[in-house]
Amino acid sequence: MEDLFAGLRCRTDLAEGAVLLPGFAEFWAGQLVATIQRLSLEAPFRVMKTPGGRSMSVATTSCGDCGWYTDEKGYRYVRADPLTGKQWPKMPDMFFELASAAAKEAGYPDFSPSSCLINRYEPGAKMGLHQDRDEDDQASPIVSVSLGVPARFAFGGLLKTDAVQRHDLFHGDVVVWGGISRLAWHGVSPVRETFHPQTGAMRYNLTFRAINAALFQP
Ligand SMILES: O=C(O)CCC(=O)C(=O)O
Ligand SMILES: [Fe+2]
Repeated sequence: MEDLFAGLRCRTDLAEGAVLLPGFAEFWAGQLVATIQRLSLEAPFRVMKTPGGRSMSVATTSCGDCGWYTDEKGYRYVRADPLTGKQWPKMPDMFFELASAAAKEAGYPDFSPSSCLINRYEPGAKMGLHQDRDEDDQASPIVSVSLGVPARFAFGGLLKTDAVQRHDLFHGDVVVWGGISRLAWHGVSPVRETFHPQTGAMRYNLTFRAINAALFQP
Protein backbone atom coordinates (compact mmCIF):
# COMPACT_ATOMS: atom_id res chain seq x y z
CA MET A 1 0.00 0.00 0.00
CA GLU A 2 1.35 3.42 -0.92
CA ASP A 3 1.59 5.82 1.96
CA LEU A 4 -0.67 8.53 0.60
CA PHE A 5 -0.50 10.41 3.87
CA ALA A 6 3.27 10.76 4.40
CA GLY A 7 2.99 14.49 3.90
CA LEU A 8 0.30 14.72 6.54
CA ARG A 9 2.06 12.66 9.17
CA CYS A 10 4.27 14.85 11.32
CA ARG A 11 7.70 14.45 12.76
CA THR A 12 7.09 12.79 16.11
CA ASP A 13 9.37 12.85 19.14
CA LEU A 14 9.29 9.35 20.61
CA ALA A 15 11.49 10.15 23.62
CA GLU A 16 14.41 12.43 24.35
CA GLY A 17 16.92 11.73 21.56
CA ALA A 18 14.48 9.60 19.53
CA VAL A 19 12.38 10.77 16.61
CA LEU A 20 10.18 9.40 13.83
CA LEU A 21 10.67 11.22 10.51
CA PRO A 22 7.75 10.18 8.27
CA GLY A 23 8.67 9.99 4.60
CA PHE A 24 12.22 11.29 5.15
CA ALA A 25 13.65 8.66 2.75
CA GLU A 26 10.80 8.79 0.26
CA PHE A 27 12.86 10.54 -2.40
CA TRP A 28 15.54 7.80 -2.22
CA ALA A 29 13.20 4.86 -1.60
CA GLY A 30 12.88 3.42 -5.13
CA GLN A 31 16.63 3.46 -5.59
CA LEU A 32 17.20 2.00 -2.15
CA VAL A 33 15.03 -0.99 -3.04
CA ALA A 34 16.88 -1.50 -6.34
CA THR A 35 20.21 -1.22 -4.55
CA ILE A 36 19.20 -3.79 -1.94
CA GLN A 37 18.49 -6.25 -4.78
CA ARG A 38 21.94 -5.57 -6.27
CA LEU A 39 23.72 -5.93 -2.91
CA SER A 40 21.93 -9.21 -2.22
CA LEU A 41 23.48 -10.73 -5.35
CA GLU A 42 26.89 -10.24 -3.70
CA ALA A 43 25.88 -10.98 -0.09
CA PRO A 44 22.69 -13.06 -0.22
CA PHE A 45 19.87 -12.79 2.31
CA ARG A 46 20.05 -15.62 4.81
CA VAL A 47 18.16 -16.67 7.93
CA MET A 48 20.52 -16.47 10.89
CA LYS A 49 20.29 -18.41 14.14
CA THR A 50 20.35 -16.96 17.63
CA PRO A 51 23.07 -18.27 19.98
CA GLY A 52 20.33 -20.46 21.49
CA GLY A 53 19.77 -22.14 18.10
CA ARG A 54 16.47 -20.50 17.10
CA SER A 55 16.01 -19.27 13.54
CA MET A 56 15.26 -15.56 13.21
CA SER A 57 12.08 -14.81 11.31
CA VAL A 58 13.74 -12.10 9.22
CA ALA A 59 16.29 -12.80 6.50
CA THR A 60 19.33 -10.53 6.67
CA THR A 61 22.43 -9.32 4.92
CA SER A 62 24.77 -6.36 5.47
CA CYS A 63 26.94 -3.83 3.74
CA GLY A 64 29.72 -1.61 5.03
CA ASP A 65 32.99 -2.19 6.90
CA CYS A 66 31.43 -4.91 9.03
CA GLY A 67 28.11 -6.67 9.44
CA TRP A 68 26.08 -7.82 12.41
CA TYR A 69 25.99 -11.58 12.73
CA THR A 70 24.50 -14.22 14.96
CA ASP A 71 25.03 -17.97 15.19
CA GLU A 72 25.98 -20.44 17.90
CA LYS A 73 29.09 -18.31 18.60
CA GLY A 74 26.96 -15.35 19.69
CA TYR A 75 25.95 -11.87 18.57
CA ARG A 76 28.81 -9.86 17.06
CA TYR A 77 30.08 -7.80 14.14
CA VAL A 78 32.24 -9.50 11.52
CA ARG A 79 34.32 -7.93 8.77
CA ALA A 80 33.79 -10.75 6.26
CA ASP A 81 30.51 -12.46 5.42
CA PRO A 82 30.70 -15.97 6.93
CA LEU A 83 28.43 -17.25 4.13
CA THR A 84 30.68 -16.22 1.24
CA GLY A 85 34.01 -15.66 3.00
CA LYS A 86 34.21 -12.29 1.20
CA GLN A 87 34.11 -8.77 2.63
CA TRP A 88 30.63 -7.34 2.91
CA PRO A 89 29.76 -5.12 -0.08
CA LYS A 90 30.86 -1.50 0.31
CA MET A 91 28.16 0.76 1.72
CA PRO A 92 26.71 2.65 -1.29
CA ASP A 93 27.28 6.41 -1.09
CA MET A 94 23.53 6.97 -1.31
CA PHE A 95 22.99 4.84 1.82
CA PHE A 96 25.65 6.80 3.71
CA GLU A 97 24.27 10.16 2.61
CA LEU A 98 20.69 9.28 3.49
CA ALA A 99 21.63 7.96 6.94
CA SER A 100 23.84 10.97 7.70
CA ALA A 101 21.12 13.38 6.56
CA ALA A 102 18.47 11.65 8.70
CA ALA A 103 20.76 11.68 11.73
CA LYS A 104 21.47 15.36 11.19
CA GLU A 105 17.76 16.09 10.96
CA ALA A 106 17.32 14.24 14.26
CA GLY A 107 20.05 16.27 15.98
CA TYR A 108 23.11 14.06 15.39
CA PRO A 109 25.21 16.03 12.87
CA ASP A 110 28.35 13.88 13.22
CA PHE A 111 26.90 10.44 12.51
CA SER A 112 29.19 8.41 10.27
CA PRO A 113 27.69 4.93 9.79
CA SER A 114 30.10 2.09 9.08
CA SER A 115 27.62 -0.77 8.97
CA CYS A 116 24.16 -1.23 7.48
CA LEU A 117 22.13 -4.26 8.47
CA ILE A 118 19.47 -5.10 5.88
CA ASN A 119 16.45 -6.97 7.24
CA ARG A 120 13.86 -8.56 4.95
CA TYR A 121 10.46 -9.34 6.46
CA GLU A 122 8.11 -11.68 4.64
CA PRO A 123 4.47 -11.80 5.81
CA GLY A 124 4.40 -13.01 9.41
CA ALA A 125 8.05 -12.13 10.12
CA LYS A 126 8.69 -10.08 13.24
CA MET A 127 11.39 -8.89 15.58
CA GLY A 128 10.85 -9.29 19.30
CA LEU A 129 11.56 -6.48 21.74
CA HIS A 130 15.33 -6.00 22.06
CA GLN A 131 18.07 -3.42 22.55
CA ASP A 132 20.81 -2.78 19.97
CA ARG A 133 23.75 -3.30 22.28
CA ASP A 134 26.44 -5.09 20.27
CA GLU A 135 28.02 -1.84 19.04
CA ASP A 136 31.21 -0.53 20.63
CA ASP A 137 30.24 3.05 19.79
CA GLN A 138 27.10 3.71 21.78
CA ALA A 139 27.61 7.46 21.56
CA SER A 140 26.31 7.25 17.97
CA PRO A 141 22.62 6.90 17.20
CA ILE A 142 20.80 4.17 15.28
CA VAL A 143 19.17 5.21 12.00
CA SER A 144 16.43 2.86 10.82
CA VAL A 145 14.78 3.14 7.37
CA SER A 146 11.55 1.34 6.44
CA LEU A 147 10.78 0.24 2.87
CA GLY A 148 7.95 -1.70 1.27
CA VAL A 149 4.86 -2.92 3.10
CA PRO A 150 4.04 -1.24 6.41
CA ALA A 151 4.91 -2.60 9.83
CA ARG A 152 3.93 -1.84 13.39
CA PHE A 153 6.98 -0.65 15.32
CA ALA A 154 7.12 -0.77 19.11
CA PHE A 155 9.34 1.72 20.93
CA GLY A 156 9.74 1.43 24.66
CA GLY A 157 12.05 2.75 27.33
CA LEU A 158 15.35 1.67 28.86
CA LEU A 159 13.72 -1.14 30.81
CA LYS A 160 12.10 -4.08 29.05
CA THR A 161 9.08 -3.62 31.27
CA ASP A 162 8.59 0.07 30.35
CA ALA A 163 5.43 0.89 28.40
CA VAL A 164 5.83 0.84 24.61
CA GLN A 165 4.33 3.20 22.05
CA ARG A 166 3.39 1.72 18.69
CA HIS A 167 3.70 3.44 15.33
CA ASP A 168 2.99 2.17 11.83
CA LEU A 169 6.07 2.62 9.67
CA PHE A 170 5.60 3.08 5.94
CA HIS A 171 7.80 3.07 2.81
CA GLY A 172 10.33 5.86 3.27
CA ASP A 173 9.85 6.43 7.01
CA VAL A 174 12.95 6.85 9.18
CA VAL A 175 13.33 6.41 12.94
CA VAL A 176 16.44 7.70 14.71
CA TRP A 177 17.30 6.99 18.34
CA GLY A 178 20.42 7.94 20.28
CA GLY A 179 21.63 9.89 23.30
CA ILE A 180 19.85 8.78 26.43
CA SER A 181 17.46 6.70 24.27
CA ARG A 182 20.26 4.80 22.53
CA LEU A 183 19.48 1.58 24.43
CA ALA A 184 15.70 1.87 24.21
CA TRP A 185 13.85 -1.43 23.76
CA HIS A 186 12.17 -1.76 20.37
CA GLY A 187 10.65 -4.38 18.09
CA VAL A 188 8.40 -5.09 15.12
CA SER A 189 5.02 -6.89 15.19
CA PRO A 190 4.39 -9.68 12.66
CA VAL A 191 4.15 -8.09 9.21
CA ARG A 192 0.69 -8.34 7.67
CA GLU A 193 0.17 -9.96 4.29
CA THR A 194 -0.26 -7.01 1.93
CA PHE A 195 1.29 -5.57 -1.23
CA HIS A 196 3.64 -2.77 -2.11
CA PRO A 197 4.30 -1.94 -5.79
CA GLN A 198 8.07 -1.80 -5.26
CA THR A 199 8.60 -4.78 -2.96
CA GLY A 200 5.60 -7.09 -3.44
CA ALA A 201 4.75 -8.69 -0.09
CA MET A 202 8.08 -7.77 1.53
CA ARG A 203 9.17 -5.17 4.02
CA TYR A 204 12.83 -4.13 4.11
CA ASN A 205 14.55 -2.30 6.91
CA LEU A 206 17.96 -0.67 6.77
CA THR A 207 19.59 -0.21 10.18
CA PHE A 208 22.63 2.06 10.12
CA ARG A 209 25.15 1.89 12.94
CA ALA A 210 28.57 3.31 13.71
CA ILE A 211 31.06 0.55 14.54
CA ASN A 212 34.79 0.70 14.92
CA ALA A 213 35.41 -2.14 12.44
CA ALA A 214 39.05 -2.46 13.47
CA LEU A 215 37.88 -3.86 16.80
CA PHE A 216 36.04 -6.73 15.22
CA GLN A 217 37.21 -10.10 14.09
CA PRO A 218 37.70 -10.88 10.39
O1 LIG B 1 12.89 -3.57 11.25
C1 LIG B 1 12.92 -2.64 12.04
O2 LIG B 1 12.20 -1.65 11.92
C2 LIG B 1 13.84 -2.70 13.25
C3 LIG B 1 15.05 -3.58 13.06
C4 LIG B 1 15.90 -3.65 14.28
O3 LIG B 1 15.53 -3.22 15.33
C5 LIG B 1 17.23 -4.29 14.23
O4 LIG B 1 17.64 -4.82 13.18
O5 LIG B 1 17.94 -4.28 15.25
FE1 LIG C 1 17.11 -3.17 16.78
